[in-house]
Order: sequence, then structure tokens, then C-alpha cells
Amino acid sequence: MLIMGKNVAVLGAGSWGSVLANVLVENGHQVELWTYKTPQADEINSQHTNNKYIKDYYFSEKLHATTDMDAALDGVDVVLFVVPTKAIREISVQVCDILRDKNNAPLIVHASKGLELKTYKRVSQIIDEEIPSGYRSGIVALSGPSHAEEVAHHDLTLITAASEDLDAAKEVQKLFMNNYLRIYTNPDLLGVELGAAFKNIIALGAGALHGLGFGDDAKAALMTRGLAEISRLGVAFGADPLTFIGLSGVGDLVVTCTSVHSRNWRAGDQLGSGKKLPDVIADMGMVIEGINTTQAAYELSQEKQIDMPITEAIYNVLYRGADIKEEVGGLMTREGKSEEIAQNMVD
Ligand SMILES: NC(=O)C1=CN([C@@H]2O[C@H](COP(=O)(O)OP(=O)(O)OC[C@H]3O[C@@H](n4cnc5c(N)ncnc54)[C@H](OP(=O)(O)O)[C@@H]3O)[C@@H](O)[C@H]2O)C=CC1
Ligand SMILES: O=C(CO)COP(=O)(O)O
Repeated sequence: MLIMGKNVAVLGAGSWGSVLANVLVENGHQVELWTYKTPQADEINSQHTNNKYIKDYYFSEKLHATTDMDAALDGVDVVLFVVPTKAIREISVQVCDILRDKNNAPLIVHASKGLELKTYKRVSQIIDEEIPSGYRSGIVALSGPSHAEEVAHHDLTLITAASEDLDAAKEVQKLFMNNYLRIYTNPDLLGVELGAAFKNIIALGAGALHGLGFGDDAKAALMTRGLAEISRLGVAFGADPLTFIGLSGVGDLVVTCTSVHSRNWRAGDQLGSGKKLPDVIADMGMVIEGINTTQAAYELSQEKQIDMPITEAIYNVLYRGADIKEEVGGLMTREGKSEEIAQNMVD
């Protein structure tokens, strides 16, 4: 099943980038993990740890980190982007400048979950714009219910390799698949990327409900109604509605709304407990993608006239200083609806 000996550059040495790089090393590939921070590269190379992002975990001694992107991209077969969405464009520009002088045209994979602010572009669209097809082969999104903390310890995880290019998706499937990480292919790149981005909004809400002291009924309700509204927005952009009941849809929604590993859930929990947003962001020290994605999704829903009451409530808390309890009260006392109509993913 494994393709042995591919050369892979992993860009972004946070929690997910460093763990995915380790998976690739364990699968027998040559990996250069790129970070812009020399002390972090030194820590990974000499102590085999990455303690700010994955506590008390020892990486393979074969995993090598570097701050030299040119060297990392030299002769690579695959480039994996795992930086926060807001950094994708600038890193893509740097990668393209380097690939222009090489002739390896690698396969591009990304594992980031968000939308670009203002342009509302998906990660694969940004990469496609900045790295023309002459300098690379296909683009694949790797997505689904997966926390770095669990994959690091070989917990069983199933995710999706999505691409409009099936051969590229199959190559990524073979690259990552092993006895603890199972990969499916999916042709609905748009639906997979939108599900991955939007579930973080609902995870912020699920965390907030927990912080406010609400229980399992409220959590189940939020996840169900949240799935209905994020599917509605995704379908308006051309996603296959069935993608939202797959790994990158309901799968990722469930894990992110229920796991203490989720930074989005934890951020929501802290907001629900009364902590101020700037303190939540500062104390997390890792990316909380749902904050920007809430803004993007809210603006898109306004533009497309799509009813997204949960997203709007979370937007009001994050960007308009609204009181969380009042927003929850507002959601509960909206005009009564038929579930048949309210559940419709399409209208
Ligand atoms: N963690 C997980 O389990 C999973 C994460 N993801 C997705 O993967 C993406 C990355 O997440 P994750 O690894 O968790 O995030 P982290 O915050 O743990 O790490 C992000 C890394 O990218 C670095 N970075 C930030 N901005 C730049 C930049 N402009 N140039 C270069 N490097 C930069 C950060 O450095 P610094 O900290 O110094 O800013 C950090 O090393 C996100 O889109 C997330 O949604 C997907 C699935 C699982
Ligand atoms: O996407 C993830 C799990 O699949 C990671 O979620 P968080 O970014 O909320 O930690």
C-alpha cells in the first residue's frame, strides 16, 4: 500500500504540520519540515520535541526541520502546506518563487481549514492562483476529523484526500495511509474545503454552550442545526450536499464540537466562561481558525441571503461585543419553524 521513499517538504511546524510530517517519516518518506523559527528547528532536530505545539511528545529521530525553504523544496515530489489560512497566500508566493528556478513540479497538498478574509477564497484556490500549474502538478486537500494530539499517539483516524484530479488524490491516499491513519478520496474539493472551514464556527458555539453550563441536549441541537446552516451555505456555492454528511462534514463537526483538543471548542468554552476574546487568543498561542471564518461566512451569508442564525449569533459575540447569553436567548426565541423546512440544506 505504501509508496516508499518520496521526498516531501512540510511547510508549517505547528501541531498538525509536525505530526503529519512525523506520519510521513513513519511511512518511510524523506521529510523536511520547514519553520521560520530557528529555535524551533533546533528543538525538533536536537531534542525531537515541539513542546509549544505538542506537549511531552517525542518525534522520530529521522524527522528533520529546517528554516531554509529553498533547501526544503529541492527535488521534492510533494509539498504539504499546514500553516494557518491567513498565511497561505504569502507562503504560496515564496514557494512559487523557489519552484520557478527548479524543474520538479511537485504535487501540492494542504491541510489548512479556513477561508481567506475579503476574497472568501478557499485554500486550494489561493494556492492555484499563486502557483501556476507549470510549477506544480495537482492540488489536494487533506481534511476530516483529526486532532494532532491523537494522530501523534497512533489513535485510529479516518480522513479525506479531496481533489478534482483523482490520480492526485489517490497518490495522497497512498502517501499517508497506514494502520492508524486511513484515507478516503473525494472528488468534491469545494465541498470538503467548505465543510472543513465552516465546522469551526459551530465548534466555537459548542464550546460556548459548555462554558455557559448547558448540557448534552443543547450540544446535540447546536450540532444538528449548525450542520443544516453550514450545508446550506456550502450548497449555495456548489458543494454536493452529501459531502456534508461525510468525514469532512459531519465527521469533522462532531470531533471539533466535542473534543477538548479542539482550539475552536476551547476558545468558545473560555468565551462562554466569561473570558475576553483578546485574552482567549493570546493565551491559546495557536491558531483559532473559526474566528476569521465566522467573519467570512457571516459576510457571505449576507451577500447570498442565506439564513445562518447560529453563525450570526457567534459573529455578534466575536465582532459586535454582544453578550453570549443574550445571543443564545435570541436563538431560542426566534419565530417557530417547521423542521422540514428548517432542515432543508438547499433553500
Ligand atoms: N491541530 C490539528 O489537530 C489540526 C489542524 N488543522 C489545520 O491545520 C492548520 C494549521 O493548524 P495547526 O498546525 O494546528 O496550527 P498551529 O497554530 O499549531 O501552528 C501553525 C504553525 O504555522 C506557523 N505560522 C503562522 N503564520 C506563519 C507564517 N506567516 N509563515 C510561516 N509560518 C507561520 C506558526 O508559527 P507561530 O506559532 O510562530 O505563529 C505555527 O508554527 C489550520 O488551518 C488548522 O485548522 C487541521 C486538522 C487538524
Ligand atoms: O480540524 C481539527 C480537527 O479535525 C482541529 O480543530 P481545532 O483547530 O479546533 O483544534
